[in-house]
Amino acid sequence: MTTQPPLLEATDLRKTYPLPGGGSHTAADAVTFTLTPGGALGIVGESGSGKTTVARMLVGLVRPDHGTINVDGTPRPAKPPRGKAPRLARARQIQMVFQDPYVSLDPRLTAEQCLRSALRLHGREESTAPALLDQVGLGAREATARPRHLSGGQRQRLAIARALAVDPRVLVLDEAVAALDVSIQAQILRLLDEIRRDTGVALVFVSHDLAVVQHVTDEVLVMRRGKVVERGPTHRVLSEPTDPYTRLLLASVPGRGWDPADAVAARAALT
Ligand SMILES: Nc1ncnc2c1ncn2[C@@H]1O[C@H](COP(=O)(O)OP(=O)(O)OP(=O)(O)O)[C@@H](O)[C@H]1O
Repeated sequence: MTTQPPLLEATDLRKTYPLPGGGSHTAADAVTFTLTPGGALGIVGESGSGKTTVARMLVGLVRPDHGTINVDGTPRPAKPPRGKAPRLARARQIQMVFQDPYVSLDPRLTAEQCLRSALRLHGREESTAPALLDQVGLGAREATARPRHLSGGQRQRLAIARALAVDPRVLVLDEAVAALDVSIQAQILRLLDEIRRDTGVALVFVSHDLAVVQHVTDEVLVMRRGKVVERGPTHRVLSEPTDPYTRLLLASVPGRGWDPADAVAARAALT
């Protein structure tokens, strides 16, 4: 059996932020993982566990204090390279979709103009914009709408289409469905699954929501206080967690027979 070489390899990532009153806070420490081409990795943990910091290090919005990120075996430079062509080439490796696409979409551009501009910037055929809109389930009406006239789910579809316009190897989604109604979440999760199947793009899916991660990822990392406390195939980690913190996260998911007191007790038992 041959194993696929990793597409993305993050090794020993660490990020420490200075605190306003002096001192520092280590948001991520010794974070290591790999992602195969077309794979889907979940990064889960509660608020403040360091997930966003890891996602931002991957795309280059935060510079790691330590560690390396390789794409296709080549180190990704910590600083954005000089010159337009290398910068665009770096952007094409990894694209990010944020929780609130409203802030990252240009309010002046219609959905189609937004995609055309991304395609043009990356030297791709602008006439593929309608096909991209179609791929994310946006039609002719949405094509001519500006972000403020789109629903939250439609905006998130547009943000995904804009990221795909670049033809990235990896799509990093940071709480990408957290702000959406549950039924819209399901639509976006299904869309991501289809896109992954159709384009072969690999996903890093950052979420506090285990139920969401369960639907879109093959592997999962559980983070607590900046460190990875458990990792493995998603179905295994969610059905047979070995770390007490993972058990706590699972006990905290409301569902049939859920008792908030159990979640509170599980937290109290955790040091
Ligand atoms: N720019 C920053 N300066 C100082 N501290 C920061 C900064 N960004 C994040 N932190 C701190 O680092 C820790 C991890 O934050 P991070 O946003 O990575 O966690 P998270 O798991 O993504 O949480 P959330 O889901 O709430 O976004 C938190 O304690 C946070 O307060």
